Amino acid sequence: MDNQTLKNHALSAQEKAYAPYSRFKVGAAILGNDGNVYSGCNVENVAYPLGQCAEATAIGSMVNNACTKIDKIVIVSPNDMLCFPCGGCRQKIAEFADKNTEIVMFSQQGKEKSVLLDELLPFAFNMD
Ligand SMILES: O=c1ccn([C@H]2C[C@H](O)[C@@H](CO)O2)c(=O)[nH]1
Ligand SMILES: [Zn+2]
Repeated sequence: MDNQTLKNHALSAQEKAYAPYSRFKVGAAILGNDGNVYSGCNVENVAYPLGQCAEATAIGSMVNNACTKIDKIVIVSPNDMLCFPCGGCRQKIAEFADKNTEIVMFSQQGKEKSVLLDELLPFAFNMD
């Protein structure tokens, strides 16, 4: 599946973002290894640390549909900057991906950058 198609799924999710505190709406879309797309938005909370990133929402949707492998993940920012996954999300992505899994960021103005998980999270923690 091409990046543009995944971006469109991420944009649809972004519209649903619940971000009244930061006003920073993010959308994510995962291509699962079952061929399906799982999207998610950030979900904030008045108790700020309880907010959930868009990537985490998309991962939850994927796992809730019995898919546990990310083939690719796309993240759309709300502005002209690329939105790189936070540290916690890098570890959450690593749980369901491998070193060569592609992570693609888009800005609203169409800026695009693709990196590998190993570039975002080298020396990732794991127990094997
Ligand atoms: O990759 C990211 C970075 C930030 N956020 C959210 C968390 C918070 O709701 C808002 C501002 O940090 O953006 C995401 O969803 N994904
Ligand atoms: Zn995050």
